[in-house]
Amino acid sequence: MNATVIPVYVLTGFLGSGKTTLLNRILEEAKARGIKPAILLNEVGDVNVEGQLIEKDIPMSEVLGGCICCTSRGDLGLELVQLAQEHQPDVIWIESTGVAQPLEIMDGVTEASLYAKLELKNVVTVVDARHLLDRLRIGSGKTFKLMKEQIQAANLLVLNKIDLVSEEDLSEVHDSITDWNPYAEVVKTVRSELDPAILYAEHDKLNYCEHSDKDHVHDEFCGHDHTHEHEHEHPHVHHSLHDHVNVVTYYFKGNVDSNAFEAFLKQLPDEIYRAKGIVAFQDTVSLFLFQYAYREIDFLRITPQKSVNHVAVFIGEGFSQSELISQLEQLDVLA
Ligand SMILES: Nc1nc2c(ncn2[C@@H]2O[C@H](COP(=O)(O)OP(=O)(O)OP(=O)(O)O)[C@@H](O)[C@H]2O)c(=O)[nH]1
Repeated sequence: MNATVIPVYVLTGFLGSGKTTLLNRILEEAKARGIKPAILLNEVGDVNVEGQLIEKDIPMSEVLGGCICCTSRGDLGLELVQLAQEHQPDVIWIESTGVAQPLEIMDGVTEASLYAKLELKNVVTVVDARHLLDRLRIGSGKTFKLMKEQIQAANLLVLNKIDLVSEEDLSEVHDSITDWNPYAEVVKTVRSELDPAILYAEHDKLNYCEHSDKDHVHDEFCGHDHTHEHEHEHPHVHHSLHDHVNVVTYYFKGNVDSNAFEAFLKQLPDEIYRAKGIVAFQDTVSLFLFQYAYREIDFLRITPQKSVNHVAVFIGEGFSQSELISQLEQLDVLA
């Protein structure tokens, strides 16, 4: 049995804040240093869009179809123990869904450390500066509360997307996050670019309280409710509700027109704040990874090493799922 304790790092932050962008940098840097990482990815939808593009030689485990923090906490522990025992990595990174409550994930890690030699090191929360600024201006709501919780749970804060805010606004956001969490170090980034040493450095204590699933005592850092409902209605579309969040996963049957697809993304209602997927266009042979995060759209040409699903995931609150699906069906043309 491997006697070395495997350090575990948690990557959290609201939907679209830049976690995967950071994870890709972490993996590149680990490769350059000859370190063997393993990763555990969690998605609210029943498909892991970016997970399909991770290099084959990196041990990876997925917890899908829910948030590891509530539906599958047991799965998280099990997956962690398996990753540790089967691959004996030098380090494990967990990327949680953007709607995860990090304290529950931290619980899952500590639970797993009873069965494998694991140690939770840092909780890194990536913050979308512009999105948080907008939420600060509104000053309430469940998304705002969740963002605050994720910030409070971290001992390292990556204040990302600073290219999208003015200096004055950045300092407002910075003041708020340091006010909510005075213990965490803050790094300001564009596209999550930072010195990786900071990720592995020892930071201040984790704002962590041990609690049982149902009747834990809430304290300053632990003020979240656990009302989760789940729906399963449509045969090929998965809906789940994490607190206030709706997810629609749509599997394309054919190809779409690229211009029409871009126009479709541009007119998405404000209630949809995150979408991503892999799509085949009628007018090109390449596949594209598309990203829609807080009104910004990105397309990236991809050449996957293995066969991937052509799929789109939409995450938001209070939008019409049937309308969205019917728009997608109209775009989705059989070859
Ligand atoms: N302008 C700008 N865009 C960024 C920055 N960082 C990331 N992005 C873009 O934001 C989008 C979302 O980034 P991801 O890294 O996928 O975000 P995420 O937190 O993993 O998203 P979820 O997995 O849905 O929670 C992508 O299109 C990125 O290219 C940044 O600093 N500035």
